[in-house]
Amino acid sequence: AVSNDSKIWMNGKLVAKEDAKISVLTHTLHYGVGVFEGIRCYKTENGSAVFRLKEHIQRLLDSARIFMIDPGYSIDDLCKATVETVIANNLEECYIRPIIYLGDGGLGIKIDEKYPVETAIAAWNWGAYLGEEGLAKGIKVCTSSFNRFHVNSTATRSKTCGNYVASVLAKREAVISGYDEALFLDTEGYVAEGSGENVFIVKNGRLITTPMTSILRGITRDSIIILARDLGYEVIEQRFTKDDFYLADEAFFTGTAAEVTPISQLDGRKIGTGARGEITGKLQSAFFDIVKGKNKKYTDWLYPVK
Ligand SMILES: Cc1[nH+]cc(COP(=O)(O)O)c(CN[C@@H](CCC(=O)O)C(=O)O)c1O
Repeated sequence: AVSNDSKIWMNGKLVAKEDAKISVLTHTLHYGVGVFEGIRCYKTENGSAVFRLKEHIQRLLDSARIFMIDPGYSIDDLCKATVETVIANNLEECYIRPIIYLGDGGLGIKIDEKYPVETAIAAWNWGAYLGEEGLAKGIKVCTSSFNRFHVNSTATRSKTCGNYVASVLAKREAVISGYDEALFLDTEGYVAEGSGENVFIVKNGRLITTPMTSILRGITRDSIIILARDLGYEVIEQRFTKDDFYLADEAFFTGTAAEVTPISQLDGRKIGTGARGEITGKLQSAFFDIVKGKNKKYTDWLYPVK
């Protein structure tokens, strides 16, 4: 959680956490029209670096643009603000949460151009999202009774606050039933993604992942596709079903928070041997080498904190 002595960047100023308060009349609190990012900063041999910061800030601004919200900051402004926030909190490694939201300027479903657009950035230590054991041994997943949205049900390419109501419902349903994570199918029944992650399966040495249908265009998903192909694996973006998943040799989630988390079971079926798969293990350690600056080939993915 965010420590009490944390500094939060708000509209250009770093404020103490106890002063980072908003009105109960904040439009986004009522209607969920706000956009956010999840970004990670890692310790490397040459100091701390934020993983694919520009791509994340670009997606944040794209998410805002979909809702015709302009925060009035450029990519560079927000990259600098992110670095400032990490430094102000003396965090060598951390999870970073920028959010752009509509403030207290009026309520109602019709968004008025006059509504104040606010931007805030928080940073805190967030370890293994699905647990260290999950990273090592894999997690148990269930197919959710909720669908990932149809592309016309909401803005599926935007990381929109309100979209996460469905993720919270799915995750709660999974955890109450004794699972670690939920898997969304899309409205046609094909595998979409996790409540907060993209998903890959491995079959006969080949990686398969959901194409850009109704899922979030994950930056970790993109990184793993590039990395896997660089390592000589075939990666195809092709829709697949939950019983394809049951028959997979391996499976894993990707996400900024989840990193590369193996999936050991889906709906009670062991995936492969029920342990972290061999290719999953290779990709996971290659990913961690990259974010920690040990693989010079991917240096341009690391945005230095200085
Ligand atoms: C629905 C969804 N799909 C895919 C991803 C992976 O995207 P990327 O991080 O760019 O590889 C995330 C990130 N989920 C964020 C929020 C997690 C949370 O609990 O909050 C995250 O991983 O930071 C999603 O929320």
